[in-house]
Amino acid sequence: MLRCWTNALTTRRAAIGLRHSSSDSSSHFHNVAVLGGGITGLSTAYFLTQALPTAKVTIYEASDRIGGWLDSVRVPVKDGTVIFERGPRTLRPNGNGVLAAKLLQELDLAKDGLYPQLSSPAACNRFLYYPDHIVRMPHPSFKFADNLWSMITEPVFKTVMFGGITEFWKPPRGDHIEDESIAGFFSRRVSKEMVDRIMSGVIHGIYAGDVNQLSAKSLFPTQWRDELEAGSVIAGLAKSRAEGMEVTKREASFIQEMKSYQWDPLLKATLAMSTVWTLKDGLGQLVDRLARHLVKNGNVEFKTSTSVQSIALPQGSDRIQVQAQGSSQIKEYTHAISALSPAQLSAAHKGSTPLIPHIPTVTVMTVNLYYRTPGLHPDGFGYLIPQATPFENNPERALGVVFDTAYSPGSEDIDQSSWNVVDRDELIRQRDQGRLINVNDFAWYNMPEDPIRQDLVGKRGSKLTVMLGGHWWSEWPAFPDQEQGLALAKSVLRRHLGITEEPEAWQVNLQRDCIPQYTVGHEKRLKTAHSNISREYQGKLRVAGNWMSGVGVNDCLRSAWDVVSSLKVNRPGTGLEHVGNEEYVRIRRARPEEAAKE
Ligand SMILES: C=Cc1c2[nH]c(c1C)Cc1[nH]c(c(CCC(=O)O)c1C)Cc1[nH]c(c(C)c1CCC(=O)O)Cc1[nH]c(c(C)c1C=C)C2
Repeated sequence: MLRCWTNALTTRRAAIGLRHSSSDSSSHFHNVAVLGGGITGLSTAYFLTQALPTAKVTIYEASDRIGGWLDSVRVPVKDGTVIFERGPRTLRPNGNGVLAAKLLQELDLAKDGLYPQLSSPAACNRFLYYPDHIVRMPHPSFKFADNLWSMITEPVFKTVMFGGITEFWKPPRGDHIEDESIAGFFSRRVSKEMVDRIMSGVIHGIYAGDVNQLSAKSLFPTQWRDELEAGSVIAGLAKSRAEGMEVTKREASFIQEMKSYQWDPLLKATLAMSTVWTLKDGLGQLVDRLARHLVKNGNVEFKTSTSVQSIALPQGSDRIQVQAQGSSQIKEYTHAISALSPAQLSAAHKGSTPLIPHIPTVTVMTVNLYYRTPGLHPDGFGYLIPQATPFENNPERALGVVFDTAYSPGSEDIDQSSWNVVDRDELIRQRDQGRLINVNDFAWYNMPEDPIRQDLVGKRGSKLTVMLGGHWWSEWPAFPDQEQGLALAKSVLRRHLGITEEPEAWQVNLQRDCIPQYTVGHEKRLKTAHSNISREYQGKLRVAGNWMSGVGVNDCLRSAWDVVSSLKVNRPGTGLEHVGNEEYVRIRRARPEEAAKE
């Protein structure tokens, strides 16, 4: 969808008078090259146009489509169409998610949003597959007795209660330890069984990575600090409950800045009670709208199908040079912001030593499947497969399965007979007062118009995504092809969920090197990257993306926001200047209901 659209860019660009020629930096203080047209690059350009409205921005994207792995496709099925997501499918509204919410509001997308509620099965029912069956994770909304029974009887929870309670008395690590794997840290603090059976599954669902290699210091910074400063993770947790959460000063001022933003009260109320959100045409709609918005801005130029061959800051010059692959022309910019991967950026920097130390990545295969029969999976978000699940129960090396049906409404959800409030006038009155419209498991922002859906079919079947690979496939000599990928996914679903039906529609996507791995020593590597970039580029090159402070879409938006904020005030930096250098303060966080009222 996006590819077709970007092909039309050239025509549109001509129509609205965007220039292709070399930039005249003298008339603009800021003439910025944004390297990479994924969500990080696009949001960087967007925030730049807001922070520095006269800046000229050029986006370089190697591919003929923009958006990176945020990629939604509408596929035909027998009685309509359904959305398949190749990459991320939902976003959380909390934390860095506030920036995506800002985009929702400013790009007029809120009315196209789907908002599963905190009370919905998608929020409450999360599962693990261990050792040979699906187990529902305990949740505060379930009966205490049910949670307790599951904790006592399910092998997946063996040692969790005892390990958790005794964590308080376990001695803290020696302060000479600079970093440790997640497995090492939590095995010491809680138990090895908990790591192998639970934590490794959760880590699969976020990083598709190996708990034995990923860094506790980088990925669990609060717990890492609490162990030394409060004596245990539990003591740290208790202290933050009593005295407020410890956050970096940078974070505290970001929260303050976001609080003072003029929020649409209805959107705020809706998001405060939502677990995640997505859009009616999938998350690809966000990049599509962002790109369309940028195209309309006369100061933004897109260079698609244009990969960056080299970047350089010649001695004595205050202009950074960018040369595109296959072009003899060198373009000059006041600044460049790289949204490329560390490997791509290091390749473009033609120095004798790598600009950024090697940061490993993993490749994930996502297989989307749509079945005619409804209810083929349990009601809930999906399940994760931990490393301890015996090989014979997961020879395909799947990481988990997402139940896509759960987070977007089907025809039964828009059927008014199942709503808790059916008086339309009352709903409109509530909406006009900026109140949340919550009639079942979903909130409807777009009332009084008809509720919206992703899947436009008469009666919806079952939609799932099987996630395969990640660190498991790092040692494999070759990745499976489409046919093999489909066979692997079907085999997982047959064994785990008993699905034998043939899918009505499917799609196999190999996302190469999509998730950077923050392995032990990651912080040190980022510090090296910071000193190399600042030495070689004197503040003219800055970096953003999923390899520095979180791998999610929300984290990409945040790194884009941070890099633009520092450029706006002309603070020297690289985008990595804060790494290992933070000061902390305690703040009290509002609960969701309070936040909605605030
Ligand atoms: C599509 C593959 C991805 C895997 N991890 C990520 C992606 C994009 C990044 C990611 N996933 C989650 C988070 C936590 C924060 C959040 O936004 O919720 C991050 C940073 C959680 C998550 N995991 C899965 C889903 C559907 C979500 C919600 C966000 C999203 O849509 O990605 C399922 C899942 N993701 C991956 C695997 C292996 C997996 C398995 C069921 C890898």
